[in-house]
Amino acid sequence: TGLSRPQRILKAVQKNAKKGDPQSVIAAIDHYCRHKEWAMNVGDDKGLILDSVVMEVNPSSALELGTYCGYSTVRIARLLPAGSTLITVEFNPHCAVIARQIIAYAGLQDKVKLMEGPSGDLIPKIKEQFGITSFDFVFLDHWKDRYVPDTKLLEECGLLRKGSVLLADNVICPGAPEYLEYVRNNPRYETRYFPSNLEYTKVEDGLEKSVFLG
Ligand SMILES: O=C(NCCCCCn1ccc2cnccc21)c1cc(-c2ccc(F)cc2)cc(O)c1O
Ligand SMILES: [Mg+2]
Repeated sequence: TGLSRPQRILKAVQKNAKKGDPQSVIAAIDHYCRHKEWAMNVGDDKGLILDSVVMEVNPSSALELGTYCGYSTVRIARLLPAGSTLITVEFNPHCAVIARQIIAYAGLQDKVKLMEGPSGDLIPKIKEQFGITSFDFVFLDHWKDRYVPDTKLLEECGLLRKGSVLLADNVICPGAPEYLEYVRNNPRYETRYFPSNLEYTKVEDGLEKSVFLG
């Protein structure tokens, strides 16, 4: 029965953005999702906070849990220094198909590796598969009840080092209360909340930035 929402987002990118121009891809998605139909991209308001944290960390190795259509993948990858890698994990094969096309349209395919499957299964395979020792930066934007188990899994797999920065989307809406509890009451994390709003709305949301202390 017609195109899916991710397919409509891809069409908007192909129609309104310039190939190889990540900023125009971001703008095309934001315009479509603000004026035509809402979608669960991190969006332009929280996106500015994401950008500033990525620029501050300047990661050589980055992980994103929850690709969706690749909007935040493009936001992060466009800021990465040459030679660095962003691994992004997507559970839904249809979203992965769309995200690969949007990432390629932005010209960022050489910086991004998209893994399909559940984070709990894939995280333990990252070291051997990509030869990554640890992540400088992790963006959590997948199932909100997976933020805590996957953070623990990253610790257990030795994928976090002293100074690794975790940035979690949606800690207010839809909410990740167990995650806030975990990082705010854990001596191994230095954590701070960045207030903002739910993408393309006036509803309160925000990002929690947590530095792993080792
Ligand atoms: O649910 C959200 N995201 C997660 C989508 C599904 C992830 C599935 N998935 C991907 C990788 C992966 C790896 N392992 C396991 C599962 C995995 C989300 C929702 C809202 C939202 C929705 C309605 C509303 F009224 C208000 C807010 C806003 C956001 O910004 C969001 O991010
Ligand atoms: Mg989100």
